[in-house]
Amino acid sequence: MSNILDKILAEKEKEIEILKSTALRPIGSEKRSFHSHLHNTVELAVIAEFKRASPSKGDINMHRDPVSQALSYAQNGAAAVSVLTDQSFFKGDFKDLTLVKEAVNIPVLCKDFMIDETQIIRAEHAGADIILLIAAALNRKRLQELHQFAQELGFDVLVEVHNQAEAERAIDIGAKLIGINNRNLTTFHVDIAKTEELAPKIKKSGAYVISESGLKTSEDIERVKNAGANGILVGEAFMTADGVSEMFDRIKCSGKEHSSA
Ligand SMILES: O=C(O)c1ccccc1NCC(=O)[C@H](O)[C@H](O)COP(=O)(O)O
Repeated sequence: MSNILDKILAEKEKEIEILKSTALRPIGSEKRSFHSHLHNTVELAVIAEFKRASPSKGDINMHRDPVSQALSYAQNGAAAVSVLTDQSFFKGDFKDLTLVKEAVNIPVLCKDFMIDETQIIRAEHAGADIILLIAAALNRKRLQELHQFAQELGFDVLVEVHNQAEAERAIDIGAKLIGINNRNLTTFHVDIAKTEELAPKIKKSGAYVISESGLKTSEDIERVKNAGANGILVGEAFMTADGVSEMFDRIKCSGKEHSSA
């Protein structure tokens, strides 16, 4: 039986067929740099996500407006906003990303499942500054090709990994921004120990580490900070909170300052 990632990727193949028929061309737009934010701070960088629904949780919050949510993220000190653009599994939309980009002045991450150059071009047209490449969805050659393609367009590229082999592949292709997903995409089990396991090797390579998924409490944040994370990616905890400031306070107050990459 195929896992959720296989199902999502099968859907993406269909989207790509349609996208290819539109023959979108790169526009070479100026991008906002998340990498330089990381370079210039010792604070834990927060990528705050707009996430209506997910395969693991079903509907998370169908009532939030993407622009108000993103403005609230930016006002509370987020370093970047992530917008889920996949419709079939996350109830996201590229229109959300464009609206968010126009509303805030921080970098915007297109959170999707990219396996083809056309998707990167579409993300550029929508206004994305950062794209995500999931190592589990790509062989080494395609990971390298898409990474290079996106970098040449001026994107920051967050390469997501979940095990040692994927982390080595990300390091090997020269990824400078590596996300450790604490969520197993097959079982949906979340374990923050993933960040503790993989961060030391990634840090040694000189890449910045972003801990992704399942982060809710001050203890969670303290653990990933202590593991060396330079940033965190948080969706559900922000989308289900009455207001986002409490979570930002938790992040600011947790533990000691992390070490830079
Ligand atoms: O969230 C899921 O259920 C999911 C399932 C399959 C593939 C990806 C999935 N999530 C994408 C993400 O990476 C998260 O949205 C992101 O890390 C934020 O996680 P959280 O703070 O736990 O909402």
